[in-house]
Amino acid sequence: MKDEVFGVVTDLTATPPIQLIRRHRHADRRGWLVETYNRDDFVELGITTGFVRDIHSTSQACFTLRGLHFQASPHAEKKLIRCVRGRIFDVVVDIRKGSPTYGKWIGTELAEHDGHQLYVPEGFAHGYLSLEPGCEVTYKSSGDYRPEFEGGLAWDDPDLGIHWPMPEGFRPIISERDGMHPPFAHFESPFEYDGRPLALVVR
Ligand SMILES: Cc1cn([C@H]2C[C@H](O)[C@@H](COP(=O)(O)OP(=O)(O)O[C@H]3O[C@@H](C)C(=O)[C@@H](O)[C@H]3O)O2)c(=O)[nH]c1=O
Repeated sequence: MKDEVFGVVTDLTATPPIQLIRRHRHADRRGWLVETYNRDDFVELGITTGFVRDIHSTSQACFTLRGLHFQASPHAEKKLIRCVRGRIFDVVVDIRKGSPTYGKWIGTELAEHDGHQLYVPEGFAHGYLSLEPGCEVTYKSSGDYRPEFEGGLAWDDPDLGIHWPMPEGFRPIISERDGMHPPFAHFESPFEYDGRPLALVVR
């Protein structure tokens, strides 16, 4: 492994948990076709997840923010996220207790024009910000929707210090629930560190 504990790594000998997956688009004069998910290809990347749901959501206004969310065990979810219209800034926060990068975050843009997908396993809070009006996001989830197991963190917590790409002082559009999450200082995570570094592998 490389020395840095988080960032983008290209050494794939020890697969970090978070992966940016770029699938080949087969282009011809009609347009293009891509297999957004292929079980055998994903198993080769170490992703053996059996997904059970597909979710599709739209955010009307630019700078609409959803998050930061997770479901606790035994209903923790693995997610495979893709922006199918517009562009989003997608963020994961390490909430594995005992992790050397506990509370650190990784953010990456996902866009319609490139179709990149982000694989986010358990142990991370997740959120995203729309960067254009009318963004649409679709994601696969490995677990049932169990709102009673849902938890969240304040998207704007200074202890997390997430650099959301918005104009200075701009207040994003958020849900009522997302305005009520606890601050990081009062947060008791249900997840434990599994030894894998916080890093983004680009595939
Ligand atoms: C998340 C979710 C919501 N719902 C319903 C509940 C509610 O009436 C409506 C909107 O729910 P929410 O406000 O929780 O939706 P939203 O804020 O978009 O929640 C999502 O945020 C992103 C960042 C994630 O990571 C997702 O896992 C999920 O938590 O949709 C489902 O039926 N299934 C689901 O999986």
